Amino acid sequence: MSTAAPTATRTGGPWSPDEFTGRLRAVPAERYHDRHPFNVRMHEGTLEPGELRRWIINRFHYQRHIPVKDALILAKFDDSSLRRSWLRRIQDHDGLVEGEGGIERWLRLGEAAGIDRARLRSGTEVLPGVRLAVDGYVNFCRLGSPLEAVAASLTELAAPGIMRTRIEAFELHYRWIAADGLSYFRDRIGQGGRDSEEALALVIAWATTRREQEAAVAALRFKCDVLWSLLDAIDHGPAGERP
Ligand SMILES: O=C(O)c1cc(C(=O)O)c2c(n1)C(=O)C(=O)c1cc(C(=O)O)[nH]c1-2
Repeated sequence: MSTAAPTATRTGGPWSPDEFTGRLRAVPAERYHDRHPFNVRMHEGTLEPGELRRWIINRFHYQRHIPVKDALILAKFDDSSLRRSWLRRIQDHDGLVEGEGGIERWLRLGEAAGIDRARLRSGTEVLPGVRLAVDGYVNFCRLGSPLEAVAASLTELAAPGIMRTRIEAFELHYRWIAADGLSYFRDRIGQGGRDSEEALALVIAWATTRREQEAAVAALRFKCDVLWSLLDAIDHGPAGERP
């Protein structure tokens, strides 16, 4: 983040807001985890029930760490209105009261798929590669600049689209999962769209030099790698078991 006037760097002057926006949007367009072979199989409807349960269990590890990384980002902001708007993300996941919020809805997704909440909460089946990918994302936001941490969340520019496809795929191919288990995905369409547009506006306002713009693009590429590694680990499965 810089309040200084744009300065030419070794790599050139800053991109225009339109060009910068285009470069940011191009990252998930090219590297988002919707292209990962495991996600492709999920949406084609060819995952075995055990594979889908493995995904739900391991993605829960990601879900429960999202409000933790958002709290780390929140702590970097020195502005009340910014903190207030970012706080909403934590509330979306944790709810305002017990029994609400995205984490609760993910627990219900687990139950709809035959995984009881104690099993999901225990975390005992979380794969090592998933732990590393999630740690990588949380630590990136802990240690990075506010600009990098907010830019990393911009994978969500692509999230509403993947949620819509996923709902259709689950309704068509995985009817053994009760329909009300899909409420997490339904709620995320609006939340992800709103969050990503808000984050995009912040990143465009804060990154005023080419160096900062490139750091934002790099943060977004890193986040795509996090999501990709997570699916690599899930696809590979537990030691000794190949899907
Ligand atoms: O299922 C998905 O494909 C998907 C992707 C992403 C994403 O792009 O990071 C998020 C989510 N879901 C999600 O549910 C969520 O709450 C979320 C928060 C964030 C973030 O980086 O702050 N990404 C995502």
